[in-house]
Amino acid sequence: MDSPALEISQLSIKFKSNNQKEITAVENVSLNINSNEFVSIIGPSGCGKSTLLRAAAGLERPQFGKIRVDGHIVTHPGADRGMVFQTYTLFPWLTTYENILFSLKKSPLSTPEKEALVNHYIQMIGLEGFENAYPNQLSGGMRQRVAIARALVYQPKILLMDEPFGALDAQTRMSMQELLLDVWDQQRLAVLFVTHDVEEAVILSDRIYVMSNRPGRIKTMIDVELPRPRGLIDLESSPAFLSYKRNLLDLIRQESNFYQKIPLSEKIA
Ligand SMILES: Nc1ncnc2c1ncn2[C@@H]1O[C@H](COP(=O)(O)OP(=O)(O)OP(=O)(O)O)[C@@H](O)[C@H]1O
Repeated sequence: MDSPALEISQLSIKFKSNNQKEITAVENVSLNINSNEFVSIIGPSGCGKSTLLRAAAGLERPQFGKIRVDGHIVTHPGADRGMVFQTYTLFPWLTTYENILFSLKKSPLSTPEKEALVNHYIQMIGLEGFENAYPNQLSGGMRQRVAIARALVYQPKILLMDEPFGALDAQTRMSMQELLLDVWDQQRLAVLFVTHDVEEAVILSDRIYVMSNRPGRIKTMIDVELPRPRGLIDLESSPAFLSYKRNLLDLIRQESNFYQKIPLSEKIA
């Protein structure tokens, strides 16, 4: 049988706080993502979502447990994983085209092959005409499109996304979700997506892992059995969508400090 694209087993990560107290950010987390799956992680603020994603990227070293990509143990960042963060991480002195091309710096491809790939991704993210624009000439949504193209251009096996649309307004966020669904439909690579936003998780995912309050453990896993392709406007008013949303909101509220005894779904009903 093929290995999962990403396999996280019994992962625990601890930090030392400023006053030298030990903080367990992630505790005994295990999850697998198959090569064409879209998986999200949600949970209360500070529960260790970003830490888990950074560990998958090879940016955090676990005290316990293993992370494997295609069966190989992760020890540092690598070209098999693309990363998109919430804050804009483009080089301000490079244009759209140059920012994307920069990702191929270490690639053995020829210059014409690299140029063809960059042009392909510029078209995929809908930024034709903005090839020569600098990041400060682009809107927030456009910058995140460039960040997505930059992560995809070296054709990673997994895309790791940490609240990539968290800083965008509602309208732009929705069009970015549609764009990401289109891109994912064309690429069908594994995606691990961290979000605070329950609706966003349901819209995008095949599966959602809900994390507990710190120390972050996997509280539960939910399969999202909504048909694809997903048209956002119809989807968001469908009874199945609303039922996933209520269930997830209840699960997260149980973990938050503001938990009240009456389940949220009863209040909405
Ligand atoms: N480098 C670090 N040093 C010390 N503590 C850290 C470090 N990185 C994260 N933490 C702590 O680990 C815990 C988990 O942080 P993390 O950023 O992973 O949570 P999160 O779920 O992504 O939060 P949010 O949803 O608010 O972004 C927090 O208590 C945080 O303060």
